[in-house]
Amino acid sequence: MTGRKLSAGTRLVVATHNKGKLAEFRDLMGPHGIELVSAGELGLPEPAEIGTLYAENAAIKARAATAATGLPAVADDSGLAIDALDGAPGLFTADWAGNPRDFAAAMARVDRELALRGVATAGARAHFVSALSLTWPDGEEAIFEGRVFGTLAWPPRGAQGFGYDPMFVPDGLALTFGEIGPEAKHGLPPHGQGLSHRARAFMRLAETVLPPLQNLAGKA
Ligand SMILES: O=P(O)(O)OP(=O)(O)OP(=O)(O)OC[C@H]1O[C@@H](n2cnc3c(O)ncnc32)[C@H](O)[C@@H]1O
Ligand SMILES: [Mg+2]
Repeated sequence: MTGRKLSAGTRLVVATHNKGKLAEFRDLMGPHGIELVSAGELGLPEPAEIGTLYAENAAIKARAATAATGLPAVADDSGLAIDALDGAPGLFTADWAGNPRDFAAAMARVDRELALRGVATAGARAHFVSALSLTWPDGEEAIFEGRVFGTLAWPPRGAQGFGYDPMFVPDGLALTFGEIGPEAKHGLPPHGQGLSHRARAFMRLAETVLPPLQNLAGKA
């Protein structure tokens, strides 16, 4: 890393078409004074996610947004890895929801695949991974990763969050990501603990490339 930072007031493209992720990015970035615009809002095409690592797919999405707009971009590539399924769905977590996306069906497939292996879904070990790629118009790039470990719940519980949130219980809690709400899922210190995979990756990104929060209050 070069120590380069995004400055307050910078326009940053969030290279996602996922509204749940976008809402989390707005919560996470908002306090830093970065102006966010999403790839979905700009009508940018979705690039093919052909990488073999989360970090590669995140970079593919961020690079495409920077190339199309001339602006710095951030993208998330994420997934749910289930130990008893040898890490599946992993990079294919979105694909398991089909097209158009149906996460009730995706979660039912997780339950079916575990049953085929004689494993109870409730209590099965799993973790979420998030890779965040940040790209600058001159080609500089940075990658940040975060993960959260936990167990699966069955049947799914809770209507908050998105994707597979209703079937994931982070270690240390008894509630699913669908039940705990945004502040508990990805709120940052001092109010939250940066629990989710995306919040953890974001904390690394913030330390490295965002301006310190106190500078925004006019104290610096
Ligand atoms: O590629 P973009 O446009 O960002 O949006 P996407 O939904 O296709 O996102 P991914 O390719 O990164 O696929 C990640 C999948 O993992 C799921 N996922 C990722 N983070 C999650 C979270 O915090 N809670 C629940 N599900 C999550 C999500 O719903 C997707 O199905
Ligand atoms: Mg995707």
